[in-house]
Parts: sequence; structure tokens; C-alpha cells
Amino acid sequence: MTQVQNPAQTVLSQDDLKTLVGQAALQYVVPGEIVGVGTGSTVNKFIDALASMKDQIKGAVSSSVASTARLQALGITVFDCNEVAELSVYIDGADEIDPHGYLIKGGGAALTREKIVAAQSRQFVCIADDSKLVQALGKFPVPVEVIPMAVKRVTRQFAAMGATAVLRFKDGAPLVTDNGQHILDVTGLQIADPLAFESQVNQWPGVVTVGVFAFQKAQVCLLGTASGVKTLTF
Ligand SMILES: O=C(CO)[C@H](O)[C@H](O)COP(=O)(O)O
Repeated sequence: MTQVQNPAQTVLSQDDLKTLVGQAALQYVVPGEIVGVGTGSTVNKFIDALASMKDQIKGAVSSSVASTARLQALGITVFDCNEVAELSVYIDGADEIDPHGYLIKGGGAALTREKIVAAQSRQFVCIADDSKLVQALGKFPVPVEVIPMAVKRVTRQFAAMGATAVLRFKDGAPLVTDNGQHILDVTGLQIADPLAFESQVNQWPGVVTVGVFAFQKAQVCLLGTASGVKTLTF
């Protein structure tokens, strides 16, 4: 584990920690290449920092409509995922990070495209404040993107394993993702084996993506702490 100190020992807000890790992630961006970009408030800090490198990179592949809009507003070219065979690095946040680099993601409802871009990248660098580091995944409700006609069926399948799935709403209606699907937020899960859990839920008809990233885990995590940025490698 390496650590960048906060020499003045100033009190850092959660927003400051996100800014710190967003800037620290620039060291993983390869000049002349296309970078994979995630979604969320921490990634927004990375996108803002990336603007300083926009003339050194070819552009980005984005994981959401929101990130695409932010990248383009800063003058960064956004490529379609199908135009790019492989990315050297994918930078994204997380809702939970365990000691193996397994993640829960999808708090921002972008999990499907995030998993696709992560799978297309040689290295996943996760950026987060230290509140996201946990011993075991599952306190944060696991987002699962589901085709609308399967919502009730998948809800019953989670109930059969003793968990509770709740349909996510936005502005008084079921949230519709960038892919036209819904999100179930699942609590009461025991995720002893994230790889097995991801495999199992992936097989249920109607499930598009489960927000446990075990097959697409992080290789590096830049964690914002009161004393600076800690680098964890998995
Ligand atoms: O998975 C995500 C979006 O689908 C985000 O990366 C995750 O929710 C963390 O977001 P934030 O940086 O705002 O805490």
C-alpha cells in the first residue's frame, strides 16, 4: 500500500477526498490512448481533472449518458464502445470495495454499461473515499438491472434466498436506466463468495446485470483518506 500524504493535515470534506482521488487517477491515463470513464460524483471529479489532459489523449469511452455529456462539455471526444477493441484503463467509483477488490456498483444506475467498459479494459482503477472500504460486501443494497417484465419474478427469486428486492423509483415513477430497464435494490444478502453470487444471479431470466463486480473487479483502488490518497492493489 502506498500513500500520498496530506502534509498540512487539513480537515478534508468528503467532496475534497473525491477531488483528491479524481486528480490522483490522472497518473493512470496513458497519453495518446482512449480512457474508459465510469459514472458518479467521484468520477465527475476525475472527468473535471481529465480536461487538463484533453490534448494528450485521443478521447474516452463512457459508461453513461451523464458522463458522456460531462466529457463532451469539457471538449473530450467520446467514442462508441464498439469502435474500440481494448482500453488500457477504466476509471470508476464504487459503492463498496472489499479487501480483494470486489465491488458493489450501480448506486448511480449505470452498472450495465460500467461492467461492459470495465470488461473491455486491461486495468480497472477504482476511486473512492475511505467510507466505501468494507470487510464484506452487502451492507449497501445491491443494484440489479432487470427487464421490466421480469421485475416481480426476480423479486420473488431474491425473496426465496431470504433477501428483499425493492424497485428503485425516481420522480415518482420506476427509474428507467440508460438502457430502458429498471433497477432492483437488494438488501439482506449474504455475499460470502462474490464470484459465485454474481454467476448465480446472472443466470436468472430477466436479469441484465448484477451490481456485484467480481469478474470485473478492481486491480487498483485509490482511496481518499484524512491523511491523503492510499493506493491499494489487488
Ligand atoms: O456505480 C456507480 C454508478 O452506477 C458509482 O460509481 C457508484 O454509485 C459510486 O458513486 P459516487 O462516486 O457518486 O459515490
